[in-house]
Amino acid sequence: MRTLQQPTLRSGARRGVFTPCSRNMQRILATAAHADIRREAMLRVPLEKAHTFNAKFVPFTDIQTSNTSSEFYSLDDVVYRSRDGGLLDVHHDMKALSQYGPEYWRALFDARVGTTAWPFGSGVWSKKEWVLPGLSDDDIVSMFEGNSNLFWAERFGKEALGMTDLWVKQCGNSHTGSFKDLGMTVLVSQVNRIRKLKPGSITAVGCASTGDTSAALSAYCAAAGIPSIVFLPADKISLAQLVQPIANGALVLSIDTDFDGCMRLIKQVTAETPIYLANSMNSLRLEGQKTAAIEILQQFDWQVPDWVIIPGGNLGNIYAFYKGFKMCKELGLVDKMPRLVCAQAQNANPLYQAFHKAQGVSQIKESYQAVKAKTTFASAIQIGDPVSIDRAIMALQDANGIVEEASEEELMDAAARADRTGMFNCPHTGVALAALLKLRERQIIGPNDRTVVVSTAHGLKFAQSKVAYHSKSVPNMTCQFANPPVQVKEDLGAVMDAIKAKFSL
Ligand SMILES: Cc1ncc(COP(=O)(O)O)c(C=O)c1O
Ligand SMILES: N[C@@H](CCOP(=O)(O)O)C(=O)O
Repeated sequence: MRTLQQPTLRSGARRGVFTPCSRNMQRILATAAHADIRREAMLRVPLEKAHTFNAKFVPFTDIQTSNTSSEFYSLDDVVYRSRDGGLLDVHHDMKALSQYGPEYWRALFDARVGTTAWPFGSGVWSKKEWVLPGLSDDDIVSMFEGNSNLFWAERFGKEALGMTDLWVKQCGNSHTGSFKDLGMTVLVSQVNRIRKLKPGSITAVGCASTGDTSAALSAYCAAAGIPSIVFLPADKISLAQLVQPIANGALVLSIDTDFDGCMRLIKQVTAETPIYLANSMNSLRLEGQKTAAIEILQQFDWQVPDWVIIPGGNLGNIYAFYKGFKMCKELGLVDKMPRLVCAQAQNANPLYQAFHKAQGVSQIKESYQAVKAKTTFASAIQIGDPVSIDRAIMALQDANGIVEEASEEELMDAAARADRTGMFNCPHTGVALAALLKLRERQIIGPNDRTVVVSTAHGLKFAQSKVAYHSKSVPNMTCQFANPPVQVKEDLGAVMDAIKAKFSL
């Protein structure tokens, strides 16, 4: 049987220096890779059956009800809502994709891992046919995002949870330090295309943000030379997050409200101006984010984990993961879905409240109500009126899902405890880890269940809260895993005393 060939030529390698491939070389390699894919496809699919892959916006209600209404939009249209005001979804021609068979897709995706060929070295664009198949490679704005490591949490699993098969998907190990890069490469690439196709149609790209979306938006726009605008809730995001869009040259509006207030404003502004909406209400973002789920399957050699735990705020990501897993199942790459857990901070928990009230996911929609989110260390998920609530409900209902919550102390303790086993978690990952601790305690998750916790941001973005925890300066919190630095004079005796005290020498 023929195997897919991976291009091996890397520019600079022959000269003995390390340089990334030039754009030109990357294009040559990409063309070679494309040619391979086309040749392979021809071998496998009778010509008369061959389809062109394509994708379009359809009303999300069509996805929910498996109906096909006549309403659809080109991805080149500037549109965020369906005629009845509902959400949209990017719909792929699944029939065309299914012509190629699961082995073809598995081999193709696997062959692209680690390549420098433009744009397939990106974990997102390595799945281009499933993301934005109609986009020209020249329009792609990518930092070779994705392909994040899956950390085997061996010590934390064993010591804290009695688990053998616990993994943390490190989506925060990324260009701007969060999973948002996965979605933003797709959205900004599509904007890049639209601006070329229809000059003057998009002046700038804007978002409301709790810090990570704005960082990703401003970086990708800066790389493409596209102006960006970010609406931030004043004094509610970390310093590291605030400085990112400032450094990348975005127009930064620090607004005296919370995230939900910023979201209301950006919706109005993008409805009335040629400013394009970059929040996950825009379903283009979710096409990129869903590739993290496909990557998890790939990293397990296409074995499906039992559980995937995802921190939830605006609730786009839980649906994105669901969609990634679902596409793999529908196209036969795997034979089942993992169970999904959405983990919320107790101080911003509208979905958890509905789940608790409805005692499960089946009646969750009827019990749902937006809330006023309170301050939480998990500041990026301090959201009370999530835009993607309908998407999240569908994902949880179809994936036999669960919603769990974590108090401030629980999330900070869980993050700190896991840090002691080699991680460096953001508070949102702490929410997911705390949810796991509770689900293990109640024996809902078993000791040998293969479980993936999705780490959504890099801990370094949240150094301030870690410093507060480790210096035990958080009011009403014991900070049981704090490890404060020991102040010592420049004196050998004092240094020896500190070491002896620690190691009982
Ligand atoms: C670090 C981090 N974790 C989790 C989330 C939650 O993702 P979503 O809003 O898609 O639910 C966000 C953003 O909302 C985030 O920035
Ligand atoms: N945590 C997000 C909140 C906005 O979510 P989005 O996915 O809708 O952009 C952020 O970092 O801003």
